[in-house]
Amino acid sequence: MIQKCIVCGKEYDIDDIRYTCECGGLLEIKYDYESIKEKVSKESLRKREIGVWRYLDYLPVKDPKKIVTLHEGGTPLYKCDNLAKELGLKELYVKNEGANPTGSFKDRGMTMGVTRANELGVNIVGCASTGNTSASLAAYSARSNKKCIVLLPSGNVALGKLAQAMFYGAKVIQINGNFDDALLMVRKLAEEGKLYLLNSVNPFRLEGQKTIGFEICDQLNWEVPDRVILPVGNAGNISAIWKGFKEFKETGITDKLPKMTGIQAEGAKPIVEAFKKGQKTIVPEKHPETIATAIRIGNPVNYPKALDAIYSSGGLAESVTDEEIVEAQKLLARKEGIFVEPASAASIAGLIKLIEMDAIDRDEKIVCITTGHGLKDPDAAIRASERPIEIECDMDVLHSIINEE
Ligand SMILES: Cc1ncc(COP(=O)(O)O)c(C=O)c1O
Ligand SMILES: N[C@@H](CCOP(=O)(O)O)C(=O)O
Repeated sequence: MIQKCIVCGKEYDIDDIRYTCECGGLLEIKYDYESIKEKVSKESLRKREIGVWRYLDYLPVKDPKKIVTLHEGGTPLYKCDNLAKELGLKELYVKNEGANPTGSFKDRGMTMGVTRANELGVNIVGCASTGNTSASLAAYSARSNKKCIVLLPSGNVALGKLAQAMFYGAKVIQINGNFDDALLMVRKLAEEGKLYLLNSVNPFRLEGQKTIGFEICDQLNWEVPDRVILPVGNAGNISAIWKGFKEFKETGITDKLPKMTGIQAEGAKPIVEAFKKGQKTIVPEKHPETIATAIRIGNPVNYPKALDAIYSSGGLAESVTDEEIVEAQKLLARKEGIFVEPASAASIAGLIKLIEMDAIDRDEKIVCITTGHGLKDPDAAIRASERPIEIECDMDVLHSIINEE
């Protein structure tokens, strides 16, 4: 196991605490895939309970006794026939990451990242966050007796997420700036050695998130979908999941790769713009804006990995408006009983837009990833709903109302 720069290839020991290479490139964790291949089979994987730690052989853990877990992963992969029919699709699934312990996919990253912090003997961890990262890190810090510092963009964090970070006991600092500003500040604290950084620039955290790719194949009985669609913010998740699919193929568990399709909000879409111009670098959006606060990010740190995932898989990147996000959020709830936060609904909104554009084939086996639970952002859900009917305690009035169409 080593950390390797994706730009210049320089290698670092896994105990070397650093987040980027000397050249500035992002790091990723590399394994001896031949030895994993010898150790692992479909049958041996199934002997462990489903979830992140089923895939221990693919994770950078030296001492399994140091694992910090709340039983993350093992989230449902729903076959969505109602929605598929509505959209004229052959086979559609939703991988609902809102079913994780703190309600988002971040728990997969944090179980791994905080385990790494444990192995390193680190006692103070921190992050910048649009909400979910902080909620998750706060929970795993509490579970492992660590001090947790989170920087949030003031006024732009959904209520449920803010409540979680505060309640799990993190030191919550709101800054008068956006997520990108907060990330710059917390990265400086990490450089000064004040805390161990657990945003997605940390390659160990992303190793936990790659298990979404493993689990999708596992739940499809080792089949690989034709396409995976997911929302993109800081762009760690799409990069991690792509790495997971590649590693399963490399070690002989699967035999193909899906097309990775990233969806951003119209007001925060630097990766979509780069993709549409065929470029490998982005122009950061200085003033990102969207109702989907989780992906209100203008300068995604993982963009090189994300663009590589999209280009090398033959995937796509598309943007959706806030109206399209809210409509998709309602549609998913009403057709399938799955309540997700606005950012998560971007994957469904993106799917709808790509179908309308004839950019994807209706016969494809498609998995949309919904990344966070709907209760994270109750304000957004209430704003998008009709007001409840209010009446006096009068049976006649009640009868007249329930008889209305
Ligand atoms: C609910 C939700 N969906 C999507 C994203 C975007 O994920 P990523 O930053 O890994 O692209 C985030 C946070 O970043 C999130 O909290
Ligand atoms: N949506 C994220 C933004 C931070 O992304 P990260 O993956 O780098 O931690 C959040 O929930 O804070």
